[in-house]
Amino acid sequence: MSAWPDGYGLHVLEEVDSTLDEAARIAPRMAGPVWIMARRQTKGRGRRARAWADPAGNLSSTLVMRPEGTPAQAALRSFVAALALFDAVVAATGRAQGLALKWPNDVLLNGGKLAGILLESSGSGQGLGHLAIGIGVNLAEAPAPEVVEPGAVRPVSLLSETGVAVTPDEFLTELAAAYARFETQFRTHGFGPIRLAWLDRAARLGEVITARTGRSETTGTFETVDEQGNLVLNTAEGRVSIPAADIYF
Ligand SMILES: O=C(O)CCCC[C@@H]1SC[C@@H]2NC(=O)N[C@@H]21
Repeated sequence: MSAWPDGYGLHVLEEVDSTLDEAARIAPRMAGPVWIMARRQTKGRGRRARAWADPAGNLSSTLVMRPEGTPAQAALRSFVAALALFDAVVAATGRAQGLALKWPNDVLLNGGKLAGILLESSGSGQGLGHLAIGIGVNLAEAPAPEVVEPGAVRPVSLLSETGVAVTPDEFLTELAAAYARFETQFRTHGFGPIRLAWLDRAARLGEVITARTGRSETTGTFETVDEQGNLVLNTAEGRVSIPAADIYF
C-alpha cells in the first residue's frame, strides 16, 4: 500500500452535507491542500446539479487547494484527478483491464461508470479563491440504474466488476498518493504530458460519439482533447471544439 503523500492534510467526517461544501468552509483557514472524506453525505451532488448517491462503503471525497494560475489552468486538474483515479484503481485491483477515462472526467470500468469528478471553485475573473475536486467512487455498491437518467452510462461498482473489496480509507490513500505524483508532473511540465496520458486511456477515441449541452447536440468522431481540455469532434460541418457537455456513446 502507498504512503500518505507529504504536504497533504486529511480531514475525515462521519457525516456532512457535501464534502464540496465542507471544502468551501475550510478553504479560508487552510495552510496547504487537504483531502476531505465523509462516511456519509446528506446532500451529495454530481455534475449539472444532479444528486449523487453514495451508499455505505463508497468513497466520497474532495481535495481542496488554493492553486496558483488562472481559473482555466486550475480546471485542467480534472484530468489530473482522472489519471490519479485510474492509477488508484490499478493499485487497488492489480489490473488496468476494462478501465477507461470518459471525457470530461468519468472513470469507466467494463463500460460502466465507476467514478465521477466534480470541480467547484470560488473567486472571480483572474483570481481563484479555492479549487475543490469532488470525487465519488462506487467501491462497494453502484447506485440503482433507475436513479440514472435515460441514455447515461450504467453505474457499476468495483466490487461487482472485479470482486475486489477495498475500503474508502484504503482507496483514498492510493488516490492521494497517485494524485500527488500527477500534480507534481502538472506543476513541473504543464498540461502536455497529462493530456497525452489521458488520451492514452480515453474511452471511444476515434469513434463516433454525441456531445449534448442543455441547448445543443453535436455528433462526430472523437478526434482528440486539445491543449485547453476541450473535446474535439470531427463533424459533417468540420472540426468542432466543445468546452463542456455530456457525452453519449
Ligand atoms: O459524475 C458526477 O456527476 C460527479 C460526481 C461527484 C460526486 C462527489 S462525492 C464527493 C463530492 N461531494 C459531492 O457532493 N460530490 C462529489
